[in-house]
Amino acid sequence: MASLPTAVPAANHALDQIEGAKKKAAYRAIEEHFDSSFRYVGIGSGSTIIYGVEAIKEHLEKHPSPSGQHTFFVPTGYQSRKAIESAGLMPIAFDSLPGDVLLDVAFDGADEVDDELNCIKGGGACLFQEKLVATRAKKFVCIADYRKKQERLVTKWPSIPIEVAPIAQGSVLRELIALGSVKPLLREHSLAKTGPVQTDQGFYIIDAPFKPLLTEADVAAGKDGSGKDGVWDVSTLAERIKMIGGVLEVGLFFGKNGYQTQAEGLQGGQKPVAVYFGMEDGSVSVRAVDPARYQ
Ligand SMILES: O=C[C@H](O)[C@H](O)[C@H](O)COP(=O)(O)O
Repeated sequence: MASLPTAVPAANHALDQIEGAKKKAAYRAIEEHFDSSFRYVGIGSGSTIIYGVEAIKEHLEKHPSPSGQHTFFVPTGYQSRKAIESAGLMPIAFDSLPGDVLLDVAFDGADEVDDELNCIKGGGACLFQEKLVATRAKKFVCIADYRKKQERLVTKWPSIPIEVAPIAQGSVLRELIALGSVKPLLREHSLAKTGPVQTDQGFYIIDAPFKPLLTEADVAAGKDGSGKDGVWDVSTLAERIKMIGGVLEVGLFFGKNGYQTQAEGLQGGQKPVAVYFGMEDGSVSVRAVDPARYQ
C-alpha cells in the first residue's frame, strides 16, 4: 500500500504527457495542413483526432472562410461524426459526396507508423471507412504521439487489426495462423458477456500478431519479406490478408502516399504524406514525404 500515493501521481503524469503530446501534434498538423477555404475535409477516428477537431474549430473561429462558404466534414464512423457535431462543425456522409468531389485533406490518428509512413490503424475498430476517406483526399495527414513512432510496424503495437465478416471469422483465423500469425484473436468487449466488438459496418475485428514487418528499404537491402518463417514485408502481407475470403479490410495503410498534384492527378494512396508525432519533451517531430511532391 505504501507505493500507492506515488504510483498514482506517476500514472497521472504519464497520461497527461501523452494527452499533451497528442494535442501539440494535432495543433501543428492543422496549422500546416488546414485552410478555412477548404470545402470538404475528412475526419478520422480515435482519441487523438479529437484534438484535431478542436484545433480546426479554433482555426475557423479565428479565420472564417473568406467566401463565407462552409466547410463540410466527412466522418469515418459514428464516433467521428459525433466529434464533428459536438464541435458545431457540419458533417456530410461519405456516400452523400457528389461523385466527382475530392476531399481537400483528410486527418486521422494511427496506432503505429514506420520509417516509410506505413501505418497500423484500427486499434479503435475503425479502419474500413478511414481507408475510403483517406484515399479520396488530395492530401492525407496523420497525428500521433511518441509511442506510435517506430522504425517498423508491429514493434510496440502488438498486432494488425483486420475487419472480417462475422460468418467468416473462424476461417480467417485459420488462414492467419497459416500465414504465421501467432494467436490471432477475435476482439471481444472487456465485459465478455457483450460478445465480439462490432465495427460501424456490423463486422468483427481480428487482431493478428506478426513478427515486425519489413519495409521497402529492408527488401531492397536483400531481406526476404515473402512470409518465409513468418517474416513479411508490409505490402506483401497486407495484400495477402486482403485476399482471404471474408476480409473486408486490413488495418495496414501501405503502398503510395495519398496526395494529388496537377501533373499526377489523385494518387489515392493509403499512406499519409506527413505524420505529426507529439514527443515526450513537448516538441513535435514530423515524418513526411518531400512537400515538393504534393504541394
Ligand atoms: O480504429 C481506430 C483508428 O484507426 C484510430 O485512428 C487509431 O486507432 C488511433 O487512435 P488513437 O488516436 O486513439 O490512438
